[in-house]
Amino acid sequence: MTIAVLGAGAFGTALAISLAQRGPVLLWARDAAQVAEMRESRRNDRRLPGAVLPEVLTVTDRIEDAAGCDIVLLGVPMQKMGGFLSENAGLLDGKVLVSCSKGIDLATGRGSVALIEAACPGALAAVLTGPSFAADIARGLPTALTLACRTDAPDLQARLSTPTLRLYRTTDTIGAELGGALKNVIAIAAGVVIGANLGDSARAALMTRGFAEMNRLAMKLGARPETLMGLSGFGDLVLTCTSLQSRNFRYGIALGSGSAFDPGVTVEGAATARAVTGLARDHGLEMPIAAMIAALCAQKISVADAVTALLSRPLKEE
Ligand SMILES: NC(=O)C1=CN([C@@H]2O[C@H](COP(=O)(O)OP(=O)(O)OC[C@H]3O[C@@H](n4cnc5c(N)ncnc54)[C@H](O)[C@@H]3O)[C@@H](O)[C@H]2O)C=CC1
Ligand SMILES: O=C(CO)COP(=O)(O)O
Repeated sequence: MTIAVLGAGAFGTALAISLAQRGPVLLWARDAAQVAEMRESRRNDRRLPGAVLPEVLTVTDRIEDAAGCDIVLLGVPMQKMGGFLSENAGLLDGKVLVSCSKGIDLATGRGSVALIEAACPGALAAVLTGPSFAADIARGLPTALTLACRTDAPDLQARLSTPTLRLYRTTDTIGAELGGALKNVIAIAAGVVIGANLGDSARAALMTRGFAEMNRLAMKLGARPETLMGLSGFGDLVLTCTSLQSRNFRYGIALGSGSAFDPGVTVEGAATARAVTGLARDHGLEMPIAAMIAALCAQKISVADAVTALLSRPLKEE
């Protein structure tokens, strides 16, 4: 077994299913009861209903089993990543660690590559990100993603590509992870616009100004413009701001329409909006949309006040 996926959420499970087209894959979940269910049913009905686990996919609750794998994909939610890496550094250091999570760690303001490098200095850190819903990947629908690694990694690109999962590679880890993190914040904002019945024109304006914000922070932190224009930035922004499959977008709709939202659903953009406002402050940048989303998620402002505040900002050049 050479590839392990740690975290049997929707995305980890979908990637494991896709990678199993090429050979044996190990999928680890921390919850023994969930593992027993998945082994019995050959499904992951808790997180990815409907998808069938191929026979070459082994499900385990023994994280030590990943020790025999040289490539390890990390599919735990971003706000759990730092703790997860420190707890398991002894096992993970020295491996190729590919983060599949999108977000900025609230505790440190870091992305997943920096978290990996801090906890596992002997590992090779990479990021897999881009426009892709877990359900689409699991169904074998065509999907294209960005694989970012500071060291050019054509071998890793080849190992993680499947007939339906097409990977493009880059060495710009900062741009790739910021694109994936920030688009979730803008997707919540797009959902608010739709939920509050402000219209498709307003959503297009919001996405465009949101993309300007994404670029502003990413360039300040050393990203390359072409990365933000690619799959991990523009591509994922478009997908997430326009599809009801997106949890961030649906959460925004609930905020905008004043409806309830299941707190058990993973919505990475909420914590990332808070982390982004901290980074923007530290770097002297204006990120008004991210600031409004952080305030809305924290129930510090009403939707009506957020809209008024954004529309009454000083007129300026595009
Ligand atoms: N679902 C999707 O379509 C996509 C998700 N992603 C990203 O993948 C990451 C994971 O998201 P999903 O798989 O969708 O989430 P999910 O909500 O389906 O599952 C999260 C999983 O993480 C596990 N988990 C939570 N804390 C943990 C910990 N401390 N240690 C070990 N496992 C832990 C949970 O038990 C659960 O199985 C997120 O950063 C998300 O942005 C990226 C692209 C697509
Ligand atoms: O990142 C995703 C699609 O590329 C998944 O988006 P959500 O987390 O909003 O569902």
